[in-house]
Amino acid sequence: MKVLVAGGAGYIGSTVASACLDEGITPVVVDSLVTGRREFTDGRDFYEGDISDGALIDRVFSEHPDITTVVHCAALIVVPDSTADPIGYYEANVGKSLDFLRHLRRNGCDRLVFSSSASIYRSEDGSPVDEDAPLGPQSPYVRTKAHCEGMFADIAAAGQMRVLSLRYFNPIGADPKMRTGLQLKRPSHALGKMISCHQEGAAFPVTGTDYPTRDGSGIRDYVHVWDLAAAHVAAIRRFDTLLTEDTPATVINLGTGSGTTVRELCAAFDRVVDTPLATVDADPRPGDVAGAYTAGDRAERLLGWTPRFSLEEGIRSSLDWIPVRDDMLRD
Ligand SMILES: O=c1ccn([C@@H]2O[C@H](COP(=O)(O)OP(=O)(O)O[C@H]3O[C@H](CO)[C@H](O)[C@H](O)[C@H]3O)[C@@H](O)[C@H]2O)c(=O)[nH]1
Repeated sequence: MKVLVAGGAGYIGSTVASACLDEGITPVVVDSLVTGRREFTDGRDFYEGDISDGALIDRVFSEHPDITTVVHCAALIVVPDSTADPIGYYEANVGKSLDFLRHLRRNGCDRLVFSSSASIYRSEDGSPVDEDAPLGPQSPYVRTKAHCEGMFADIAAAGQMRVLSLRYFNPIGADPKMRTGLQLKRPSHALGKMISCHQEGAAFPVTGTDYPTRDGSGIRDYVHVWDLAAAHVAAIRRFDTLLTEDTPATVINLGTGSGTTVRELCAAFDRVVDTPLATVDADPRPGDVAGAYTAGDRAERLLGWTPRFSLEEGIRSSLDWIPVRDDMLRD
């Protein structure tokens, strides 16, 4: 079986491609390399270019007519950048996704697995959320994900595509074989900041200490990226059972079901490293929310998927990835 992984040189897409390879599914990668890394495509079928480039997508399908399914992870994902450049974000994430769907349809492909984000939930009070929880995207970036989900559902309802949107909670860790991982050198997300603060001997700022959570810090659902990748493999394998004429579009949360506050994440980090991480209380980030974690059993029911890795294993994996990343990616 062959799948097209759009954005397959990025963090999630490259890990999904690795998991596919390990499961006997051949990934064909399309990536513009705007944020993705060529190194993550080594030894894989790779086409450099844009998902909106019709001639490129036509070429991919003519050279790989046996592609059955598309995993669409191609997107810009930086929240503050999306606030500074909403036009660029809507163009890249929504406009180009629409073009991409047109190209897929022209090439007879109607199976789409879409990378969505659990940050589209309202998540104001730190409660668990299932797939029916109210949405309330807080930034242009997250709104692009919500718009894509809506757009794809409309197209699916017209019988022109079948779409499974996977709403990721907060991915951590790397491919256990260390082929790929987070490409950013200075990530701004919580675990990334913890690792850089720990390396530099600086205090980690706990941004927001007055949220309605058990200890006042923000709550999230940290899920190992290798578990996420396994969920994609299950989605690819079960696609035709899940997405039918009667149910042409659906959404599934991908999280562990365990909420972890920032202070709990710090404590887990300390269990993994030798010297404890210093922390300092800080103001909340602009537009930040208390957060959420997944509820319900839809992923298990529909995909037969449950996450296997613990929080500590995810932290350990992220730490192990740093020297590999520095060696593999020189900038
Ligand atoms: O230096 C930091 C960084 C973060 N946090 C806190 O850690 C929690 C998690 O923050 P992250 O930035 O790691 O995660 P978010 O869920 O806020 O957002 C990230 O994960 C989302 C996935 O759901 C989207 O991908 C989004 O683009 C990305 O920024 C929040 O309470 C935040 O306030 C700190 O205390 N200190």
